[in-house]
Amino acid sequence: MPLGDRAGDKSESRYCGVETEFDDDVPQLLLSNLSSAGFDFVVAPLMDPSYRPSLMRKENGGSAVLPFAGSDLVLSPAQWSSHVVGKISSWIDLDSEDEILRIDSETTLKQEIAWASHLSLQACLLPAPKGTSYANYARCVHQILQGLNNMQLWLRIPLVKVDEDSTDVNSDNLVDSWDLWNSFRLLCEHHSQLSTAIDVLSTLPSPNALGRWFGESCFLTNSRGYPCLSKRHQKLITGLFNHSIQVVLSGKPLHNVSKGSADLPTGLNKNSSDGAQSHPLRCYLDYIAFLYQRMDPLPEQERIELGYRDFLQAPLQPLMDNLESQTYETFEKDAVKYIQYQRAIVKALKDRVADENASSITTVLMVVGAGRGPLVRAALQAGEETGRKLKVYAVEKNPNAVVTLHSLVKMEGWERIVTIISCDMRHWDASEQADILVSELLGSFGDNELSPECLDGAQRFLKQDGISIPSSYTSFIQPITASKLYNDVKAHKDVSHFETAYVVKLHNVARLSPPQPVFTFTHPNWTPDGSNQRYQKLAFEIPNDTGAALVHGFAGYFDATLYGDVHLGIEPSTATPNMFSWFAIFFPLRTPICVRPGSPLEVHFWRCCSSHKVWYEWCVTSPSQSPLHNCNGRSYWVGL
Ligand SMILES: C[S@@+](CC[C@H](N)C(=O)[O-])C[C@H]1O[C@@H](n2cnc3c(N)ncnc32)[C@H](O)[C@@H]1O
Repeated sequence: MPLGDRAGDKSESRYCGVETEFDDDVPQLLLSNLSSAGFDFVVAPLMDPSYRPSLMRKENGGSAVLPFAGSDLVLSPAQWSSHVVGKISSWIDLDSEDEILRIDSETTLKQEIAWASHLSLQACLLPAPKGTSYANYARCVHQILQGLNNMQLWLRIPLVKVDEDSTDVNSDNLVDSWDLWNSFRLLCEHHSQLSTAIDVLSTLPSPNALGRWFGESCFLTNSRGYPCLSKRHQKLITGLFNHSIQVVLSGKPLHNVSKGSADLPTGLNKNSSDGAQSHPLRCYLDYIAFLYQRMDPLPEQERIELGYRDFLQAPLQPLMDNLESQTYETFEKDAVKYIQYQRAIVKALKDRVADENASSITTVLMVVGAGRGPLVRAALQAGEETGRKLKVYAVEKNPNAVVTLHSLVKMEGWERIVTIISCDMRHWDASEQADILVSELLGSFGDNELSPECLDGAQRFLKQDGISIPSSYTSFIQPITASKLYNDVKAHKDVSHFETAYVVKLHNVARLSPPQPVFTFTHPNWTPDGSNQRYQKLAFEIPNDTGAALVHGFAGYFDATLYGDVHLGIEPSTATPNMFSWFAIFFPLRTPICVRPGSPLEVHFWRCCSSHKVWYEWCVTSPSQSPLHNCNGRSYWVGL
């Protein structure tokens, strides 16, 4: 029974599990934990914990076929796969000095995983590595992953962080949990079926250290649940709910809460039916359900965009390709974008024509890249708002959009004010010069849809003192941990996908350091031979309390100054609220780079141009060296 209804949330985090002891009566185990107690699944050992292959072999006179588990027939396949997560025996220690234990562990791990696959379980929980050495454990898991069906493996990791400057004498024995997870998955080559189950303990690492986990696909185990968690724990749990994690409660109850958990507001019990309190962890489940239900519903726009979260898309190429009708329709729904443009045009018109000249001077305004006409409408509304007279040209190179433009102009009765030019702005031979040039040729990374090249071509017909809206735009990047994106790129099994930029609604990512500006373009640009090639070297610092972090690539954004103080953009610290026309861009790295506080991440970005294409190249030179990505635009480029 899910934790509750939260408008718009269809993620896995609605389901809550419970860790149980071994019970060879599995139907009874489900009955006592699911139906009557309200959990959605159990994390249960699949084998008797006293089982040891070496002992069985002795008892069986060396027989290889061992009765290590009960029958699969006790549950239906659907029950096995929906309600049981296999808990791999916690005694296994694949890096033990004791050879018998080590070999027993390896055999058991393989047998249990094979059995869980046979049962079609969705996942198995692997015990945390025992010490600081886990190479053999990782090697076996890696081996298993090579032949695994769809089952996921969740490596249990206790959530601890060792401070870099810790003076704790015992800290030598402690391993930072994120470091442990990171090196284990590196050994397993970032396999997409290996993720982590974090054991949340009573003390928590710093917020920055915790932030690193948001870039993982993770699963949460709460080993010491309290009916009321600290504010930081609550924030962590709700933050993780937002990243589709699942909670599993485990451990012994520490509270003797009578029926109807006292700390909860009335009506928030997950299941108020009789017998609900019979489960010893019931009050903790109610508390988790309370935290879940208390979260704000997803805003309407977030709900629409759920399907796009962490989904890689090829960036648009509006210059080389002709956009489709539905793409224009999506643009046109973004009222905020056009409100910003209208505000900018209003300011420009007022600066251009003084109030006393409003009725005598006509401003020539050209919308270049007019699409189906929303900026033409914004311009005419700005004219009306300011009482300024306008003559408008709508220049568009997509003949299909021009058809719509014509019918719009006719329908609105704009024929005397608006002239439609079906032409590439770089080649139009204009009969007069513009006072104001309005365009929206911006990509998620600002210049990546070739606004600089198009506007350089168009400024021939802008008066020397004319205004360009936008007047400038800047791209930004920041390093991110993004396991899912990295794995999705890797799944293509070629270099070219690692040398391509993707448009993506970033969700399960950890942003490791604030974004920094990369390239700026200003319009009009009257400098002779003003080149649009750019090079930028940046150094990012990882905050001290984050600990080590893995960089899978860079998130890219833009901010544009339309006119004066009117701006529009997606750089997170200044992003235009409620504007949804642009997702971020993602530049992957072929090999993830581990960065530690105190050693900056040095990154280089180039914007390169030739006669027929523009492309980016990028690399990292510190703390370690990456290859140069996308040399000569061999994998990804934008056509001129
Ligand atoms: C991002 S869309 C914006 C469309 C419209 N202004 C809007 O806001 O819905 C960019 C438009 O510019 C057009 N475009 C791109 N490069 C152009 C060029 N060189 N000359 C004329 N139109 C161009 C594209 O066909 C597309 O319709």
